[in-house]
Amino acid sequence: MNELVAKPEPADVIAAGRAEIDEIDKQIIELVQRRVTVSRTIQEARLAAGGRRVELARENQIITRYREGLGKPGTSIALTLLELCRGQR
Ligand SMILES: O=C(O)C(=O)C[C@]1(C(=O)O)C=C[C@@H](O)C=C1
Repeated sequence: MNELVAKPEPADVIAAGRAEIDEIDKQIIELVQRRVTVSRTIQEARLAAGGRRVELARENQIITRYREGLGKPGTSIALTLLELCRGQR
């Protein structure tokens, strides 16, 4: 029975996978842009209230979340996201 089922061509598998990755990357970029906007709103509110732009305890929670979710490279992703959201320390 299985020999009656056509095996997809590798080129088709690659093209379909790449189309899906392109869509995923588009969504990730949109989510990162949304995160930057929300983060800056929080920072501006804190600055306006006399606080500081950076809150290290909160950043550590976020770094831990990414490391637990994605393993060691998650730390780099979290640091890159935080850099995008609040500029370099
Ligand atoms: O959660 C906050 O208080 C924020 O300001 C947001 C955010 C973030 O982008 O996650 C940005 C800067 C702070 O140092 C901590 C976290």
